[in-house]
Amino acid sequence: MTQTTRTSAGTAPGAGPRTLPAAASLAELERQAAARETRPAFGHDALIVCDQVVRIFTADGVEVQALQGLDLLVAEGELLALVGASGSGKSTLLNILAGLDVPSAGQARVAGANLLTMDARERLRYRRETVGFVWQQTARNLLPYLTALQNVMLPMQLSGARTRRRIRVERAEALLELMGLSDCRDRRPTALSGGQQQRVAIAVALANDPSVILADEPTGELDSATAEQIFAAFRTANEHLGTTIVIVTHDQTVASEVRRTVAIRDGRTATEVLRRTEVDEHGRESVVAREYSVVDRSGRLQLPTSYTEALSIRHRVLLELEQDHIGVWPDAAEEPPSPTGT
Ligand SMILES: Nc1ncnc2c1ncn2[C@@H]1O[C@H](COP(=O)(O)OP(=O)(O)OP(=O)(O)O)[C@@H](O)[C@H]1O
Repeated sequence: MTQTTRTSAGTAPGAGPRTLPAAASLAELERQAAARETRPAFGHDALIVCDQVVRIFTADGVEVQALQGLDLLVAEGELLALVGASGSGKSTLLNILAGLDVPSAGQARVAGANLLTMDARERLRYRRETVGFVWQQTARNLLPYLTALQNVMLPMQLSGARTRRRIRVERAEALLELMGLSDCRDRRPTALSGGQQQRVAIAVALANDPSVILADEPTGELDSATAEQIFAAFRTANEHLGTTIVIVTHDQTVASEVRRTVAIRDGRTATEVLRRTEVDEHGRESVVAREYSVVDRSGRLQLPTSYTEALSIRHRVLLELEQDHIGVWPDAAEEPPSPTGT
């Protein structure tokens, strides 16, 4: 028989003062404290860790909470898209991960670098060596008076690693070849199409072999066929070099281009779409996409607006714990709002 416990959201079933068994209490408390101390930190094995990140802006005396306790873990080698409506906080998060901005509270780490406590020198090094960028505006990615090859070599020259010129040329050529642009090596950006310019920009971002590439609307100025080529170029970089890639985009169709798409809503991660290859009983492979709601570390869950609207859920829901799932019901006792507001 199924064990069912009905409770309103936020209230533990049978909540009230709990007493510990007297004899075991001290030993049990010590055991729990020891277990907490040895428990690995949140996201200890992730490459990108955002732990309850808050970013508050103040403009004309008004506070805007652009990020409201955002949690995000990205494993090494992932290719991930961040989507969300305008104003949801995507660019704010990307600027923090890029080392261009600092959170107001929370924790943010990328490849071991603590983004809150880095000093100016560490920040410069982080931006030169740990992360690579691809921006929407091609003019921001490439210097117009340098050829494609020279653009890709520039970050290596600036890194201060004193690599020999021949090695730099070879690496830049290899990256242009990986992007399918060998025949463009001696052309300046004005002699390249928008899509070719963005692929050179990906090669530039890869020049110093960063741990992560951050891309902000990299297909925003391109038509959909060219945008597909750019996503394919990111996939190539991800698969051949193992570089972790985070792409911020408005484009909801990106979900069909990457394995994991994280949606941000009101400054928090809200849902994720995961694409997996599944094999049926006849051995046939198919790619299946499933949407999940994110549960944060405090157990908070954002219900999709379309669901809450469909069931007129406003303030409260009833939760029902079953053996393998939780049921969520609208509170039938909740009065609909009076049209006069009285
Ligand atoms: N420098 C700033 N000063 C004040 N408010 C800011 C600043 N930067 C962002 N905001 C506010 O923070 C919120 C999140 O902005 P953000 O640019 O991160 O959203 P976004 O999801 O990237 O939007 P878009 O897709 O339109 O670029 C918005 O309400 C925005 O107005």
